[in-house]
Amino acid sequence: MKFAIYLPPDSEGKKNPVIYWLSGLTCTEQNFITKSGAQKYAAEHNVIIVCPDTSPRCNIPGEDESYDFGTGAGFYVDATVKPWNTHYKMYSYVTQELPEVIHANFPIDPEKQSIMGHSMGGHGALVCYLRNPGKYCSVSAFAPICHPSQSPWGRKALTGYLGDTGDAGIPDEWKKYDATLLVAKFDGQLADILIDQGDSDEFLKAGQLTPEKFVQACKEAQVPVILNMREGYDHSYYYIATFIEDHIKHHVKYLRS
Ligand SMILES: N[C@@H](CCC(=O)N[C@@H](CSC=O)C(=O)NCC(=O)O)C(=O)O
Repeated sequence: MKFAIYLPPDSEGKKNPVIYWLSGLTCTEQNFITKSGAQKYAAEHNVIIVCPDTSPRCNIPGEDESYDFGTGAGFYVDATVKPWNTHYKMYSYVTQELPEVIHANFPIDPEKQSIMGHSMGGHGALVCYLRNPGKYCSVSAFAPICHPSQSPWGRKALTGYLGDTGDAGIPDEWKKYDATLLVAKFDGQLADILIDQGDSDEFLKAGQLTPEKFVQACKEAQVPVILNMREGYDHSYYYIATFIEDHIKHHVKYLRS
């Protein structure tokens, strides 16, 4: 697995906080570092940024057949269905294996880590945060897939990696990876969850993202959430580049407190 890491200028002999960035469908570890412009702000605030790839790339037959399943589309779950369950363990990779590699090799303060992401990666960031109270100081997401068990992208991925729904409602295995369902059980620290969403996003209009359902679930669970609707913005990295400074500042507030 490849990952990208940005180290700020003052990393010599000093441990800094880290923010994990989870990218969306079709991405590699390169998209964020080439398109977001985040390095300027990470340098200003002395934070490290780590960007994993979005799936294993291991030549499973059928892995490259579609843009929203298999290669570039690991969906941050631990697959249980063959043949994906041998390698597609992106949830464990992001929450355990990769942080261990980072801590062993880079000047990280392991008590100071946060997580953010985009679209499929926004879903991943919310799930990692909500399932691991205390592990991350804060979370934020751009245009996340908030309720994957009810979204076409999500249903395809959860069916393929975790198995079919059958007739018995949402399977328990799916519920582990649905932020809108997880938030009801969240009993972690009460940092504001930051969500950004462009109102001209084609995938918002297609019902893939449903931030309103996540916000409603947060209200019911009394989990603080900020939803910034951005007039005229779409789903692209131009939009991410416009607002990434806000997200880094949001994380720094909690990482440095
Ligand atoms: N039409 C696109 C579909 C894929 C796409 O839009 N990918 C987004 C993430 S969508 C949700 O996870 C993305 O980040 N793309 C990479 C980029 O650099 O913009 C296609 O055909 O790729």
